[in-house]
Amino acid sequence: MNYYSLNKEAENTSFKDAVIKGLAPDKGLYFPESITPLPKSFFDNIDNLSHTEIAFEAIKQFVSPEIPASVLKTIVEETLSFDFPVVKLNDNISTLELFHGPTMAFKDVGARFMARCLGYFNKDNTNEVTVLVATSGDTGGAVANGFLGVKGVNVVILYPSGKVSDIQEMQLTTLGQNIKALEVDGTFDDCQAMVKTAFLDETLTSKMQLTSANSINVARWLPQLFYFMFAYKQLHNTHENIVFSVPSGNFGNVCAGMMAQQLGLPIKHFIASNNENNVVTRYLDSEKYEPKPSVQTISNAMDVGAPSNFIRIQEIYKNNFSALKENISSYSFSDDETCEAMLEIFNTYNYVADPHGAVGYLGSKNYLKDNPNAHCVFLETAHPTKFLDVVEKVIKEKQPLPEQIQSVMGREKVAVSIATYNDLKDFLLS
Ligand SMILES: Cc1ncc(COP(=O)(O)O)c(C=O)c1O
Ligand SMILES: N[C@@H](CCOP(=O)(O)O)C(=O)O
Repeated sequence: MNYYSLNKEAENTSFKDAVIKGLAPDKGLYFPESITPLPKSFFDNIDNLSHTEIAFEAIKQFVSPEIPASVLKTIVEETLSFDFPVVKLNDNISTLELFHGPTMAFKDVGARFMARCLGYFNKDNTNEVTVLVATSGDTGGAVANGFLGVKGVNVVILYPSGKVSDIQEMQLTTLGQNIKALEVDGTFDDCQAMVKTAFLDETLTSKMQLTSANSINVARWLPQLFYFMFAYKQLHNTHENIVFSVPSGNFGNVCAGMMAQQLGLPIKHFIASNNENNVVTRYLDSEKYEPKPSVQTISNAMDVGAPSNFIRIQEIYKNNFSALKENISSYSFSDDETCEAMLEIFNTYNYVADPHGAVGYLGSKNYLKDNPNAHCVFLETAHPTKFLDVVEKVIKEKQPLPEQIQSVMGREKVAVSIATYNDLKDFLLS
């Protein structure tokens, strides 16, 4: 598959090149040249397919011919070595748990898939790559874990100081080896802007091959479309009108869901559920796209003021506002509402949701008011214990720590503090 830049000022390029570059030379995000829907028989037969088989069929057109089928099979098998259960809360609401991977965040799938693709492209160990990542909490840990020890790959993670949870910080600052953490005096948007600037800085790019492991990178972004298929497989025999409520920040996940829909997955509607960082909610209300500096919330991984992937969503809908509005609704919720939702989910369903999932639950409830025949699936994008302080304070109950979380507790944090783009540059050149 070839990819084009959404800024339309760079040459089209192969999957391999798009993965190695991350961002196109004109600073645009890459997008596949074509999307061929899967045959109806694929969806009719989905009950008989394993996760690996579903993922292989769904992703193969986007990565071939650079990744041969036999290699792709191994990559998806290794990537998806954990479960993706749907838990039903009531007749109209279920949750899709995306936190059973090594860092207990949905980012594990994309990070592991991309690490393996880069590992394959660098199998002869000829081209050292530096992976730059901006994180508002979860991407950093997932990338650190997914890329740990991958030969020829150095990872540099930028995170906003004081704006990620303690466990998230441990996950991204304690692994050592080829993983380095930079603690930025600023917001996630500052981190993301620094990373994008670095890609265009010839004084850096002439000396090192830089790429991104944010959802900017097609190998990080596209595998997220698997989740929607896994949920469909678990629900389609018992529920019609499946609607996904996606807690959204950088909008990679909901956009990946739209790619699954483009492949033919029968999804009725999407809900982009936001915290108070609500540029898309405001856009859908007003048709004016006005990014604002991000504000800090308890669903910190969604504290994004200028979502990278919104431009991909616009591309899917060919910039047609009415078509977009037909297919997606968006609502925004305060921290108080999020805490009330966490408590309601706990008291009513005896289920512990994390703050991001709780925002997704609220989105589902809002949508159901006008669409009582829908079945809403909100994505539980991270395990509640990653936000231990908030969760235990709200539900007033101690939570057992899963093994994945225990394994990083008490490790020594190693991070370099930076404040400006020049600090990042000096670090990369040192
Ligand atoms: C726990 C959690 N929920 C939701 C999101 C938002 O996802 P996206 O950036 O793909 O919109 C993120 C970060 O991306 C996250 O880490
Ligand atoms: N919420 C993310 C922000 C970056 O999103 P990405 O999907 O573009 O990597 C995080 O947790 O870091």
